[in-house]
Amino acid sequence: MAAVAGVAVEPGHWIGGERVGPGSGGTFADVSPIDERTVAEIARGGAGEAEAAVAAARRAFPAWSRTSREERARLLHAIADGVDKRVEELAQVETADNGALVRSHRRGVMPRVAHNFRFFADRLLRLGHEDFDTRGHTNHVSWDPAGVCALITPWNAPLMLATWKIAPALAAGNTVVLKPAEWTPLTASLLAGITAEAGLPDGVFNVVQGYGAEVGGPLTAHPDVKRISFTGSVPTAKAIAAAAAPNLTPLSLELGGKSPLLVFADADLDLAVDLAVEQYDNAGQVCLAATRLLVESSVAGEFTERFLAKAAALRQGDPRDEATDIGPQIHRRHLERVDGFVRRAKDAGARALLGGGPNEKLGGLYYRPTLFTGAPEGAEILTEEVFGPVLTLQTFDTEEQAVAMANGTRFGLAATLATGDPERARRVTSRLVAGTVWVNCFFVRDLRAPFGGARESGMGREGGDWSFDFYCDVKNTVTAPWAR
Ligand SMILES: NC(=O)C1=CN([C@@H]2O[C@H](COP(=O)(O)OP(=O)(O)OC[C@H]3O[C@@H](n4cnc5c(N)ncnc54)[C@H](O)[C@@H]3O)[C@@H](O)[C@H]2O)C=CC1
Ligand SMILES: O=C(O)/C=C/C=C(\O)C(=O)O
Repeated sequence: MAAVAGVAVEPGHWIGGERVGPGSGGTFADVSPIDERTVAEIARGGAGEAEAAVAAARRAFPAWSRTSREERARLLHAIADGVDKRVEELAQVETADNGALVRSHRRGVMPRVAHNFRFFADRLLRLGHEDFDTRGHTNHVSWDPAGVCALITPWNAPLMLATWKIAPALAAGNTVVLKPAEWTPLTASLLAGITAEAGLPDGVFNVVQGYGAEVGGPLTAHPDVKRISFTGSVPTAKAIAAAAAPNLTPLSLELGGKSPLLVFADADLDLAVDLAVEQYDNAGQVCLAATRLLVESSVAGEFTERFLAKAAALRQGDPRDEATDIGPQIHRRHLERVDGFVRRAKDAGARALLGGGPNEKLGGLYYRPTLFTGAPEGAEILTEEVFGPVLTLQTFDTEEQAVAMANGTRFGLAATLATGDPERARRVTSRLVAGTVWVNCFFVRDLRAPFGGARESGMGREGGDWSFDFYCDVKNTVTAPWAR
């Protein structure tokens, strides 16, 4: 047992309703981004643990899949209640583990975790189409549980992104093996305890800890896994797709982005600047972040001036401090990756109007919010996901040019538009390649809506009934008239 931020956390796996300690793989150090100190030694799983977790989930599947919708929904509500009771503990532990702001965890992220469970519990009870008739034959559509689901999640919003998958998978009557990111293993372990207290039967929810290739590899290659849902990077998605291919395991992939924020001259510039500065949230470690600021030339000067003034006022520091706006990067390896992008951008001729390096005053893993201008067309900084607090500024003169620039990467996760003209909004949004488009707003999320990415930003959609479509074997039963 480890104590993190004053909270007791089990550092092992959770398999078949039991805590399972390290096996032959030993442990790995879980390091806090706040001070780079080890907060826990975590069980380092491998093929044996993946096998054991899938077997436990497979054993639990028949009973769970036959449990009534009402009972499944009741248990998911009980889990949500357990999350609500522990918001402060979860917030503190998540902040210690991934360095995101405790104020965001308290007020936004952990309530969203509970909402993930409640939303899919309630949605389950309303799931269903009207039967339809074909020459007197009834077509009845049902969503049958698929089996064991392997869920693989990243470190930037660990519990929120994990429960966004766990909740619909369980609601649908499946059993789950979760593999959280190795940089942020702790809240998955706390969630395991919450599910047990809520009364979820043993083996319905399992957690295996460890490195991606070591435990995630065998998990995603396992023939008894019937669905894989993954959020993370494009290279890992390709490895998972290759592992899943021999079994033709259906995949849902939510991947990276290089999303644009288009600012037209007719926009409310204060709003546009607020939207732009918001892109530094979570120290830029947000897949949806609109990291490319595309601004109409006629307002670019004024926009830049106001942006720099507002961004300069952001307070960087300890994420446990309520006054902090920007915390650290997740890990030294990640900071070095971010810094590599920044150095290469400078070498390519881009000019940093803001930031441009680590925060030397704070040291550690703090990276200064950065804005580049003047990057040459096609430069890496304009096309590749940095996943840090690094934005670029480009200008355009026509709507046509703005759309071409917005769509000009291999990604298509999201796009944001600032304009005062509803007609322009309609024209432009219809041409943007993105899974989510926001007009004069950002990160407004409704769980009924589909979520995912176009191009290399993903495959498939989750959210609302799209989640049930993915996590279920959707079946149509056609019955001839009984009375002839
Ligand atoms: N579209 C979306 O909703 C989101 C996408 N992301 C993307 O995630 C990335 C950042 O997360 P990272 O943790 O660095 O991504 P990553 O791809 O390195 O790791 C994600 C997860 O995959 C696991 N993994 C690694 N190799 C594996 C393998 N061979 N088999 C099975 N599992 C394996 C890791 O252990 C981790 O749990 C960014 O590119 C970001 O854009 C992050 C959040 C949301
Ligand atoms: O709201 C969602 O379901 C997904 C959000 C993604 C992030 O929070 C992120 O990448 O940080």
